[in-house]
Amino acid sequence: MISFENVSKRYPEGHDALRDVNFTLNRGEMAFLTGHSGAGKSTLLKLIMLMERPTRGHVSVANQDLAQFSREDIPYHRRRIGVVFQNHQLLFDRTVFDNVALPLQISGYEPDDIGKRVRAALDKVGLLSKEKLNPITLSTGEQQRIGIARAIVHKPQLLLADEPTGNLDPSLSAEIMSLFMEFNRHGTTVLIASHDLALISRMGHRTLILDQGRLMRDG
Ligand SMILES: Nc1ncnc2c1ncn2[C@@H]1O[C@H](COP(=O)(O)OP(=O)(O)OP(=O)(O)O)[C@@H](O)[C@H]1O
Repeated sequence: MISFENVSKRYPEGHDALRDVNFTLNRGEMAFLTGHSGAGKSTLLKLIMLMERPTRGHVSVANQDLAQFSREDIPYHRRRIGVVFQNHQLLFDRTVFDNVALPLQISGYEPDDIGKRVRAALDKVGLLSKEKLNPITLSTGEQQRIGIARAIVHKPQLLLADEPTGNLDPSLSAEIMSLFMEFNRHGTTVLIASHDLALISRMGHRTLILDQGRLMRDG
C-alpha cells in the first residue's frame, strides 16, 4: 500500500528531516511510527499525503509513484486517504453531523448519500445519538472520535494519524486505538505516528522507529 525507496527530505533551510528511508507497508497492515520530537514522523506522513515532496527517492501509494502526480491530481490522491490529527480541527459553528459531512460535500456527493454515509461513520465511532449537537459541548475524547468519523466517512483505503491521542488520558487513548484496530480488521491500512511508547508497546503491532530522520528499527 505504501512504499518508501531511498527517501530523503531536506527542507529549504537545509535541514534533513528524512534520510534514506526504506520500508513497505502492505495493504491491510497496521503499523506505528515513533521517534523523538523532530525525528521526521510528520514529514513522513506529509510525503504520503503529497503535502510535501521528497528531495530524493520514491514514495508510492497503491503501486503508484507519487512523483507522477501533478498538483491537479492531488485531490484524487487525497480521496483515498483519511487523516486524523491531534488537534482535530473541528468547526465549532456547525453540528457534529455537518463536521463529518464536510469532506463529502466538498467532493460533491448527493445529500441523501451524505446522510447515509455520515450516520454510518458516526455509528462506527459511537456518536450517532450526538449528530445534532455542537462539538464544543462534547468531551475531548468524543471530539477526537468526530475527527476520526470525518477521516473515515469516505471509506479510505488508507488511514493516517498524527499523534491522535496526544491530548488524551491513557484510558481514552486506548479507546481511540481500539477504533483504529477495528477499522484495520475491516481491511483499512493504518499508519499511526505517536511518541507514546507505552501505548504502542501495549498494542503489539509493527513499529517503525525514526531517529534524526533515519529509520532505525522496523519490527
Ligand atoms: N516546513 C518545514 N520547514 C523547515 N523545517 C521543517 C519543516 N517541517 C519540519 N521541519 C524540520 O524537520 C525535522 C522533522 O520534523 P517533523 O515535524 O517531521 O518531526 P516529528 O517527528 O513529527 O516531530 P514532532 O514529534 O515534534 O511533531 C525537524 O527538525 C523540523 O524542525
